[in-house]
Amino acid sequence: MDTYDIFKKLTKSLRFPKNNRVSSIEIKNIVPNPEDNKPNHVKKNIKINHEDSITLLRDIKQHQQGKKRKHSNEEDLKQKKLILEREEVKHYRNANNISVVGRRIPDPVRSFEQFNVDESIIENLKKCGYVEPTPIQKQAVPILLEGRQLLACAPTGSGKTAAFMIPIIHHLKGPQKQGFRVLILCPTRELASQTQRECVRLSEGRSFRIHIISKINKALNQYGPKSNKKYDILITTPNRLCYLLKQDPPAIQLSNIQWLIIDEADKLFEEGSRSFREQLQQILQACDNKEKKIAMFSATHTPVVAKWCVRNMPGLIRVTVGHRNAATDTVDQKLQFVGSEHGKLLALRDLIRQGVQPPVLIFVQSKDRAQQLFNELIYDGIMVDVIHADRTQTQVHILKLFSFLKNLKVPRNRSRSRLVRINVRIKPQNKQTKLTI
Ligand SMILES: Nc1ncnc2c1ncn2[C@@H]1O[C@H](COP(=O)(O)OP(=O)(O)OP(=O)(O)O)[C@@H](O)[C@H]1O
Repeated sequence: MDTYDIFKKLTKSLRFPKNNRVSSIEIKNIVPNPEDNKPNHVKKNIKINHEDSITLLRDIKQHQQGKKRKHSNEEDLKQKKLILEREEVKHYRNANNISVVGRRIPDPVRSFEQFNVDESIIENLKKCGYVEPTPIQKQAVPILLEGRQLLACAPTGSGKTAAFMIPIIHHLKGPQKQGFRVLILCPTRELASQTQRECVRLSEGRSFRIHIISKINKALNQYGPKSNKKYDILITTPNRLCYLLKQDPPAIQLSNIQWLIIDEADKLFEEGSRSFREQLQQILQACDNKEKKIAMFSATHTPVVAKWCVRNMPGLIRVTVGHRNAATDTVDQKLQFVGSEHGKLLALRDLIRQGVQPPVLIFVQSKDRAQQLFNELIYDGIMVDVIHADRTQTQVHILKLFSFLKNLKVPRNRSRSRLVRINVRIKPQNKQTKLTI
């Protein structure tokens, strides 16, 4: 059988159009193509370009596929890395009992160094004896450092003051002659003084002018229009500030406020006669800098505060540490049912008889109740003192002086135990407090 016969047999029943014959060269160059193994419905869409050699085409195709695969591998890797990082952050937040709500939330940090703030701030933190940030500081500080608005809820004693002080000190950098740039609102004078002390400690070496409105008459002249704006930070209660704002012309200028911090926000938003909501509105109007940022801190979560924040703070981030409205787990708690009103006093006497370790702090509902309990305990011969609004500031300052002397480790004498108790009343969060009732 010659070549012609073989060709004939192979092409039996096939027709070749006269003007479009496949050249022998093309047939020679055909190499097995993986596409040939595909089912017919896939093959249908494949167009062979007769002008190029098929071998060449496959080479090019393979090369392009390699490039694409390499690119998509890189993308995959990037994506996987991102997912892994997100998972790590989630895990870290869970481990620290931090929950967050909001968009593009900065990651929490692991150490003070990761705050990326000036070295002097870190040194001051270490001087205070702080070794690592508390959970609220880990999450709130990066948020405020990015200039985001924040509603933070963390248990009492969890370090909220430093959580807003660190970013503020970082943002302000140093003193300037612009008037107040930061306003910190606290519900009580005691809290304002406490915040001022923390602010002074953490900003050591920066010479900020940190003011607290103590005497209204002095304040009327001090911050008025004639003042030379040599102020940086104002820490106050809303009532005093509103009094100054109501003067004609206003006795204080707040138009340069860049940061408004509302500490113990839940207290300021309380319903009824103790509510500061109206004053807050007045203060907000006075802080008319469009660029100002607001940050709210509180120990309990209240819907009224959350609603206000959502309405008034664009781009808000919410951070909660621990379970909502739960106490810090660093405090042992015991709930005792005492039956009647009279049962409270009996239970307290019982507790004292069993032997309590001073200092002890007792909170009551009103100043009358405080005075009544004071009288009862004095009658029992217990060394006790009382602080309430009817006591003059002089009395309170004497108590503070005692507290200061005690911290100086004055020679021990008979009155020492009294000093210890006084100290506790002045600063409830003090670590020396052994029992709070
Ligand atoms: N990182 C830290 N490490 C150790 N102690 C800290 C740290 N940050 C703050 N503290 C200390 O913890 C105590 C409580 O802090 P702070 O008063 O700021 O708590 P708080 O959450 O504001 O409480 P409150 O809700 O009662 O105002 C203070 O004595 C403070 O000095």
